[in-house]
Amino acid sequence: MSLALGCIADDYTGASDLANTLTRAGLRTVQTIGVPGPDLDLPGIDAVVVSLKSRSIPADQAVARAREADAWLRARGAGHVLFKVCSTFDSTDAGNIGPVTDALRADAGATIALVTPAFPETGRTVFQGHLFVGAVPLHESPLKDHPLNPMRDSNLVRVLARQSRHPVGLVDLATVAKGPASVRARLDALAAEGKGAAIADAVFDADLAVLGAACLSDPVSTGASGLGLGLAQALVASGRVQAASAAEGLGAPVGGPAACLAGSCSQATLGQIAMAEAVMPVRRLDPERLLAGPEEAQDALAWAAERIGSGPVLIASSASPEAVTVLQARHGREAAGHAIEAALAGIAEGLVARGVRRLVVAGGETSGAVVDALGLTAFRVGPEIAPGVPVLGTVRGDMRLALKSGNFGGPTFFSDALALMQ
Ligand SMILES: Nc1ncnc2c1ncn2[C@@H]1O[C@H](COP(=O)(O)OP(=O)(O)OP(=O)(O)O)[C@@H](O)[C@H]1O
Ligand SMILES: O=C(O)[C@@H](O)C(=O)CO
Repeated sequence: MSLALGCIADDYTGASDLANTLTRAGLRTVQTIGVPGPDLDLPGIDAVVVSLKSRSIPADQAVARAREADAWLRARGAGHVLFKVCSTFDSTDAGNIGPVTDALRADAGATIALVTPAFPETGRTVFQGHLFVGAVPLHESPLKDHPLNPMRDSNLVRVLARQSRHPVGLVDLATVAKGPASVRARLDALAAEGKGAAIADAVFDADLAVLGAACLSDPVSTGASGLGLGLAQALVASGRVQAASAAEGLGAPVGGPAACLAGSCSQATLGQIAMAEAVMPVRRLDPERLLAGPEEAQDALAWAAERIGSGPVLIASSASPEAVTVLQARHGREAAGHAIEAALAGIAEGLVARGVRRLVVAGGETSGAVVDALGLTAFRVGPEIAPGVPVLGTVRGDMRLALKSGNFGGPTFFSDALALMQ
């Protein structure tokens, strides 16, 4: 196995998003859960996306896990490693985007790392270093109410600098518009000034292709799936990768009962749950009771067991920002979040024990908890359900999953996903 591209994602849905994007761009891609063991052989694979659940853990732990993944990828031929973060730059001033980028760059002996979360097809653009979500700057978007990482500053040069040991520069859109050589010259100039990272503007997909071409020769970059797209395009254009026709099939259908779990409290997910109520049984968990003991989860499993033989069900802890705030005030943001993740993961185990083989999960942290609880290690990438969300097939071939980022997917996402997860 000699990888053309190595990727380290800070959460599982983000990893799926990137794996989907790379597959669409022609790279034969596998998403692993955690750092694989030494014996995982993946012949004919161009890219591996190592999924970590490190977005909201202490920075030193995130750095250690990323460095372990980086070593595994480079030992298998990866000359460039992309640290994949959220397209809305989900993080706090304590990290983890800055500390991980600093560490990977130091390990690789790189002078600077290009950083951009831009992903225009999902409405994420960067201009003069400011991140926009659709038509509004980040700090005016729903991400300002994120339960774990509320984003209240749109200026990413400032945000990243607060997390990093080194100064941060800017590659502005006018430079990007002049092409890869102009971007390369700007990066080299910033490195000469002592900058360790540079936020790069990108407003259109063409800008991503320029950035990918400009930074592929560096050993490290940091970004969202948009930068992954640019890197993949550069690999195909350079001849390093012969583009695969379409995503190779996931093999025979798995069939069996299906279920959906939602821990995301994003506006998009709340709307998707409401739409699902018209087409499948939906159980909305009582978060206070969920935190109080096992009874709420046990009752939800009993409810599901009575229904999954007739069709898919949806179980959600998701709530409005106001309700989330009240619960967090009582129990603590981190404590409430992680306890609910664990409860949903336990419900997922119970559903699989009752025969569920097709599982849709909404939320990055929630997906991480579920996949870890199920002990899943690697996925092949199948058809795209919605931008950023593919069907995943376990390498063992016995399950189909969809791990949905909270903000992704259209109003009928849950039924759209189940229709493709055979
Ligand atoms: N009713 C609730 N009250 C408070 N917190 C909740 C509630 N339901 C879920 N949570 C927590 O909110 C957090 C949601 O994070 P998660 O990453 O799963 O979704 P997301 O942020 O919308 O998705 P993404 O990270 O992909 O953008 C989790 O920690 C989850 O446990
Ligand atoms: O980039 C995104 O927005 C998503 O892939 C994500 O990070 C989900 O957590």
